[in-house]
Amino acid sequence: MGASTSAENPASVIMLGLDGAGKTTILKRLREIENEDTSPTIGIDLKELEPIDGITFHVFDFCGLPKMRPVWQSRLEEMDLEGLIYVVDISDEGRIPESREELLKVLSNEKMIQIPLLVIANKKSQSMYVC
Ligand SMILES: Nc1nc2c(ncn2[C@@H]2O[C@H](COP(=O)(O)OP(=O)(O)OP(=O)(O)O)[C@@H](O)[C@H]2O)c(=O)[nH]1
Ligand SMILES: [Mg+2]
Repeated sequence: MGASTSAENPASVIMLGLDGAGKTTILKRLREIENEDTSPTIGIDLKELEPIDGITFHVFDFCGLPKMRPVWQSRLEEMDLEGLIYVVDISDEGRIPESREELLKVLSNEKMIQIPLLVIANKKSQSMYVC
């Protein structure tokens, strides 16, 4: 975390993943919003999280549709980022190669070398816990 981040000086985190992966739903849970329907994100949505250890987080929730993915790259270039959260819908096995490819494109950006990455395997079904 950058030394300059604080309640007044927020840390910016970007949330990426394919359309429908569950980015906005996770963000709602982090903001303790329950039982509210989620619509596909149009463009980019900025949400502020309650401070954690004195640090306020600004989370940029992107639309995951193919037509918006070039925008991920251009915005990455402009932003002063503290972290990347990448969400994968692991219930949709057919789209995992597409998701992997998009993540690799993001990580191939030189800027991302220094940026902490959290990958969330989302939509894990109940039955998958039984082994
Ligand atoms: N079963 C299940 N459904 C989920 C889960 N997380 C999200 N969903 C559903 O998946 C759908 C898409 O979720 P969103 O949070 O809108 O997905 P998104 O990644 O923000 O999608 P875009 O904004 O289009 O890029 C919604 O109908 C959610 O209710 C999960 O953990 N389990
Ligand atoms: Mg969304």
